[in-house]
Amino acid sequence: MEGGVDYLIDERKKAQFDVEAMKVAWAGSRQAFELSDRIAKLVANDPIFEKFSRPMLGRKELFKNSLRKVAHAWKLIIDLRLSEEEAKLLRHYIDEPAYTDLQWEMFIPAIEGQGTEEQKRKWLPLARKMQVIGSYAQTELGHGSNVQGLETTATFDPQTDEFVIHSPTLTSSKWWPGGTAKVSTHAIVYARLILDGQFHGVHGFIVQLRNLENHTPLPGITVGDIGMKFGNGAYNTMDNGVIRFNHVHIPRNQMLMRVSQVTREGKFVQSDVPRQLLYGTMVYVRQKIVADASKALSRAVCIATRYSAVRRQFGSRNGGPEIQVIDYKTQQSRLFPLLASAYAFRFVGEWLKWLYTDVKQRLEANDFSTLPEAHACTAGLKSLTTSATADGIEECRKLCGGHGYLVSSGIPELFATYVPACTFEGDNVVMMLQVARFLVKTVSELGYKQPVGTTAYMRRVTALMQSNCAVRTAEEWLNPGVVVEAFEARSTRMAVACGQRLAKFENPEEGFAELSADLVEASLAHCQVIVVSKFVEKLQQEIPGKGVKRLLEVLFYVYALFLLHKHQGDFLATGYLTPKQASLANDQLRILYSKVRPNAIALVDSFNHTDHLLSSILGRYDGNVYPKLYEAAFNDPFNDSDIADGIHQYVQPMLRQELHSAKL
Ligand SMILES: CCCCCCCC/C=C\CCCCCCCCCC(=O)SCCNC(=O)CCNC(=O)[C@H](O)C(C)(C)COP(=O)(O)OP(=O)(O)OC[C@H]1O[C@@H](n2cnc3c(N)ncnc32)[C@H](O)[C@@H]1OP(=O)(O)O
Ligand SMILES: Cc1cc2nc3c(=O)[nH]c(=O)nc-3n(C[C@H](O)[C@H](O)[C@H](O)COP(=O)(O)OP(=O)(O)OC[C@H]3O[C@@H](n4cnc5c(N)ncnc54)[C@H](O)[C@@H]3O)c2cc1C
Repeated sequence: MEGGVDYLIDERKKAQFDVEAMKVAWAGSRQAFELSDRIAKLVANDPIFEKFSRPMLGRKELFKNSLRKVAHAWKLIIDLRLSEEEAKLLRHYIDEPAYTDLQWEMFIPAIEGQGTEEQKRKWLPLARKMQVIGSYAQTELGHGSNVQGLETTATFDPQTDEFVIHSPTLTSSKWWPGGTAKVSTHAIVYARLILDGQFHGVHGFIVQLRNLENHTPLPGITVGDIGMKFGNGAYNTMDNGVIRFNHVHIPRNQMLMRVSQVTREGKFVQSDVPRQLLYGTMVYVRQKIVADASKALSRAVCIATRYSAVRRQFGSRNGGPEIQVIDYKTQQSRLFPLLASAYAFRFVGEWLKWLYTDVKQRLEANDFSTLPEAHACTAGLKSLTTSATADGIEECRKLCGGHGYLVSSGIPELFATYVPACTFEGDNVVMMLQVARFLVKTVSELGYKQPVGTTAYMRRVTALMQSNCAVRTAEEWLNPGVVVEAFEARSTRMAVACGQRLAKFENPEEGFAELSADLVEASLAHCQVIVVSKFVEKLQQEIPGKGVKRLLEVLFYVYALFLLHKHQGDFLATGYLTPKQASLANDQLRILYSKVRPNAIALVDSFNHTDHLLSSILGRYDGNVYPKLYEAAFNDPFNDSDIADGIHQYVQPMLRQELHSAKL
């Protein structure tokens, strides 16, 4: 058999649910589906957005090509009068990190969240029309996670009514801001505010970096690219920059002043707005990153699933075909939990978007009560989903065997582009430690304050600590209440145990540092409660389409019981489960895999990914893998000639034993 076309045709016939309806369930609504389908096709059919050749380009060519794509996209946005939502989808489907990510996802949101009404009136129209291009310059060479440790200074000069932005040390050089090295005209620079010699915390300042006429850096500003990053194409389309400021003057009204103000006289005024709002842009982007995780994981899973149905190894009987690798139980036990995770992350991402929208409305009305929970949820779910997605993409590479390592599989570039999400916008461990602070506080207040929101389950602390799981058969695991209760009990017990151990330390900060590894595990357990519960809530809604809800239920159990199996040490150590019950959960998992199996291809088709987005020969919709792999190999510019450059110079002299006289 040359290709896998027939295999995928057969696989699609096996589906036990309405794929078109599942596409709508995945997209969130029919309208969302139609919108993203239209934009995906617009990108896929436009040759300027071609991306197969990306990994072969040198850095300068790669970058220039990326600038061309952005300019073309902007032209489309104007010519086709695309809405902001459509424009965001366009960026998603172009699938190339670029300075516009920072413009739209950080620069503009930072001004929206931290600027005064006057600042918003001035800067937002300019930014939305791309008349200024902004980036987000927070991280420095010496500090990223520790925002309060930033060293750049913004000193008020009452003589001129200006701030003087300065980089006093090498380590204070801004380092990493995307879009900054070559493109952005402005940046939100985070710096230590100094008034009359006194430090007043870290704040954001709008600083012009380049001349708007000729694009040269302004006096006092040294700016450049920080160098090649992991992977060839991948994140190297982005110009992550280094900036040094040498006493750069900016007007006083370019400090973002919603949270605190500096008066003409140089007095510091702290408003009622909590200082944490300075971190608001990060809450927004973390929520976006969670929504993006399901997109990235679903791409890798789609490739690995289609290829697993095409690929055959071993087991031929009487000259018949060999076994499709997707039929190996080991392949299923690695692949199907990732398939289920993609759906789980999709639904928790939907919920988090709702939570963020609610918090944003409250913040606009000066209600800050839900900010701590929003921070803990976005930080924790950002950490959980990006870690699982990065690991999942790498697992998908292995699931594709040797061919997964080829750039033409689409997986290496996806991995290289995705993996910094575990670090940027908050290192994943540092983020889990933020959840831990929130949990420790919640647990310490249990006696007199009712936990709310995502920790509301801890109201039942006594029951969750005392009663144990009642499951007696594998079948009894197929009950959402039973599953959720198991996760809640494990999380509560881990959090309470941490709280009890912390209480033994005289100095709480010392205790927190000493127990931090356990606290991270307890935080992960709590975040898993959120994902599992939000999946159940999704299932409680009306989900139209033949067999759609039933398949989503199967995926829910796969996701939850796989986690239970993976973390069974926690479930057993906390005493909620017996080894027998954990083993029954695993038995049920095997049964569930056989329910997923006939639907696997249809479930990944439901992501509605175009071949352009996947950019993968192994994941082609038509399954025509082998002929296309063969064709791509001979289309590689390296195969232009049978005799590669350097063969005559370096190989032939060796073959002829003439190296002594060769010119090397
Ligand atoms: C195409 C790429 C493919 C990848 C996929 C991604 C695509 C995503 C889709 C769209 C988005 C595109 C975006 C563009 C790409 C992103 C590029 C990345 C940009 C960056 O990385 S910007 C830099 C980000 N930097 C960080 O995240 C730094 C992390 N550090 C911190 O957040 C904080 O410093 C800290 C939380 C670790 C500690 O802060 P500190 O001041 O020391 O505070 P504490 O004393 O610990 O806490 C004080 C108090 O405040 C609370 N708090 C902390 N943070 C927040 C917050 N954000 N909101 C609300 N409250 C907060 C904290 O809990 C404490 O509360 P308490 O006193 O305990 O009650
Ligand atoms: C591709 C990419 C794009 C980026 N874009 C931008 C941008 O546009 N703008 C911008 O400002 N920044 C940007 N960044 C920077 C990014 O936000 C930081 O790298 C990130 O916040 C992590 O901070 P760090 O580098 O200081 O890591 P560090 O904090 O130095 O982390 C190093 C190690 O120390 C551990 N660690 C640190 N603190 C603690 C602690 N308290 N307890 C336990 N362990 C700890 C971490 O877990 C990690 O293992 C980008 C980074 C990348 C990779």
